[in-house]
Amino acid sequence: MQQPGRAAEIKANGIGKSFGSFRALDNLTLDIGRGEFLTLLGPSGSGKTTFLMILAGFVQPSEGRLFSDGVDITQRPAEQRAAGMVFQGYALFPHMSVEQNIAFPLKVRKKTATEIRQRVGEMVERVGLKGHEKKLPAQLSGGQQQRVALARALVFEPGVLLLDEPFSALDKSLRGQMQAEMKRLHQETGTTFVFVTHDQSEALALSSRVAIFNHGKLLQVGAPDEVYDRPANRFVAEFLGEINMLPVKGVKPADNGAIGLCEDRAVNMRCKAETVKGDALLAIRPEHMSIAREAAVGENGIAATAIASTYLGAATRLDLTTRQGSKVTVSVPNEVAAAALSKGNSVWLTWPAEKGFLLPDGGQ
Ligand SMILES: Nc1ncnc2c1ncn2[C@@H]1O[C@H](COP(=O)(O)OP(=O)(O)OP(=O)(O)O)[C@@H](O)[C@H]1O
Repeated sequence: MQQPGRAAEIKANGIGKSFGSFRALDNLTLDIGRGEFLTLLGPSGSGKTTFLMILAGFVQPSEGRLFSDGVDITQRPAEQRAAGMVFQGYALFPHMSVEQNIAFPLKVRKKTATEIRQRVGEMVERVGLKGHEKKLPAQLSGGQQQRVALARALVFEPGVLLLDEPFSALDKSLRGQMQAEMKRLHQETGTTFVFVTHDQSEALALSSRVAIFNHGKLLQVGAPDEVYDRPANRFVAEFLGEINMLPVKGVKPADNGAIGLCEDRAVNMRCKAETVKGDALLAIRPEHMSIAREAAVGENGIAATAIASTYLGAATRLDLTTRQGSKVTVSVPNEVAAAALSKGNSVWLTWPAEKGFLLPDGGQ
């Protein structure tokens, strides 16, 4: 997106995209920091690829402006943006060897033969393909082909690398390996990475920040622990992993958050100031709740009945129902689950105040 070797800083300002009467992206404003690893996360059809295509210059936005290092590039054609790209189905050249594929972007840029040889050699080593230089793509495994695609996208030192579900066709263990590889390449090159996925664990594991999309809208952007522990709304909370939702009444601001009544007991919770009012939902992840004999005065806790357990190996998933009929799931040590089910099934559920987060009731 700018001169080689320097990570780009991108600003999207009020970007919208309509296909006929269909709104694929709506009023998207997002800053992507220099050298950051930003993941665009959302369900199928939420607008992630459309935004990536707008960043690449393959799709023109219907509204809004796009800036790279402060320069308006909204109208700039794709070939002048020079973003590195690893897309689904953005295939290698089948008739070219590994080294010819990697050399291609440098040839297009009319680099000297000496420079090309040196840069291709470095890239081949960096992505672990030494010894495979003369092979054609058809002679490589799926993981090796993706390594060539990464090398080809990074060899000309683009300011930004755009990746659209590059590992979705790989099996689980190879996918894990490629994710680790991509993280290392990001650290080594210092380039800005914009990565699209609909896999929340992949997004949380890889990114410096995650941007969550639904129905063409950007719902929240933040560090992985921020979006996971303090989701802006119900959609984000549920999309990022299993979460318990309990109704709370009479919510009022309190020190460090809010206080309200959950199952007729006072509970403390974290919240955004604007969500403090009346009735709402308290969200708590299963791994943050514990089983106790009773809840101490001033401690967050509600009574519940254990109904069923599922052995997961390292832990047990316990399903419970509260007195007022909410369903709750917790992840607890195996022996705790067995004890909860054997003791007439009546237990207390407790959790630290900072792990309970208030959501506006209903969510999006
Ligand atoms: N060229 C087009 N013409 C019409 N509609 C389109 C076009 N491109 C995308 N869309 C629509 O825009 C919406 C967003 O698509 P997009 O590919 O950005 O979603 P996505 O979040 O990347 O989904 P996926 O994870 O399935 O790739 C979809 O409903 C899609 O059908």
